[in-house]
Amino acid sequence: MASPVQFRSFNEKYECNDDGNFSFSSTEQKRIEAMLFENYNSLVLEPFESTGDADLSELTILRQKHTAYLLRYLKNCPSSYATLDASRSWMCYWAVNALKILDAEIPADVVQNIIAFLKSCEHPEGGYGGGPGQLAHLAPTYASVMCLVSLQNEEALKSINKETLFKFLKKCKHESGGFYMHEGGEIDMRSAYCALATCEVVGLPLEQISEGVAEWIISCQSYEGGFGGEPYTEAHGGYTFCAVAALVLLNRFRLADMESLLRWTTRRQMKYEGGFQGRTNKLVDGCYSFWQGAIFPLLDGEMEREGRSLEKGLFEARMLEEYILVGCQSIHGGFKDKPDKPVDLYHTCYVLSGLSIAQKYSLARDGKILGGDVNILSEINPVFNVTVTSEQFAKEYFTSH
Ligand SMILES: CC(C)=CCC/C(C)=C/CC/C(C)=C/COP(=O)(O)OP(=O)(O)O
Ligand SMILES: [Zn+2]
Repeated sequence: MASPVQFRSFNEKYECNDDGNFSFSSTEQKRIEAMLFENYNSLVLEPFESTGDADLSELTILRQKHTAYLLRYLKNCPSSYATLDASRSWMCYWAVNALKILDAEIPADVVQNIIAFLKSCEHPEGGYGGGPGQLAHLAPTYASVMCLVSLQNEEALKSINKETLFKFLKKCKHESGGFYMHEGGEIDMRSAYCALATCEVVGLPLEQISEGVAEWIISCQSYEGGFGGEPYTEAHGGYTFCAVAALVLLNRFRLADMESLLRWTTRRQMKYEGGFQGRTNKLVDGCYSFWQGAIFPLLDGEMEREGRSLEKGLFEARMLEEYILVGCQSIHGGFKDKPDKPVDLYHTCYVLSGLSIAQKYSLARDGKILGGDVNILSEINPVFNVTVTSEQFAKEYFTSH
């Protein structure tokens, strides 16, 4: 089992690992490994496992800082985010989901503002755009609906026009089995996942938009075992999450080549950093803590449902906790891709989502999580990436509305 102590001896490995290969990626890889090593050294840590209750105070999740950062951005986003004008509904989802995972209170006026803002993004003919008056598109539709679900608030759920939403989802269906991102737009794995997850979370009839989609998804499983965005493209964690979650929603997971999927996914966790890369020979990035990390509970859930035996959680959960708390947390609030990157809402959401998954597996394995019980995050449902309590609240609401 990995511990910070193992990392202390990393310098040796780092030194002897110099094979004279100076490609851009390998230089970057070494630079990041060195940064992480420095971060470890700057923490005065007692061995976590040998003492049981070592002083890991520096690995505490800085909840107040993160909450303040997220609420600040929800209220007043800096001008540097202007390029994300078509992703404003995403920004709401990232911030709200992160706050819910942190179990932070969202002030009533902020909740009201989000509901009103997302209503203004809802297209009169169904679905949501990234901002008011923008084209309806499956990505912001998924983000808006998941944000409203995350809020765990009846008014938020009531604001969703299910009738026009369903019309929009049906309009995006393509004869190949996949979905257009928007009318006449691109067809890729994100749209399949966004359409199915949105449909299911609000209790609309999934079977009416499901024809041929499982087969289309399977046609995107690459020779490596992960899934690409379209048939014959490179396996990538983001698309593989979308594919696996969509197959789970369709109850067609058994169509996938499980062995190569498992081999590909487990090998995306990097041994030095402990975090995941998105694809072969690329750098570790905190957001893949969710995109790759969520594949494990999805696989485990399917294996359990089918009564097939497979060791649960075939990844190093504690190593992932370490990468996140040592490498991705900013002391000023927010999480990042890797130590020398700035924080952003996207990474804050997906790093926390991945950490919540890692904690669940660590707790199951030895009853402990890094930083101690004060660090416990809300559990998420990996199919939708909203908290379990939010998803259950929505499920109950939509059975009668
Ligand atoms: C629900 C939804 C919309 C999901 C999106 C899933 C997702 C994150 C897809 C990733 C797409 C992709 C090829 C990124 C590569 O970026 P890069 O080349 O900058 O990163 P890399 O070097 O880590 O591969
Ligand atoms: Zn990232």
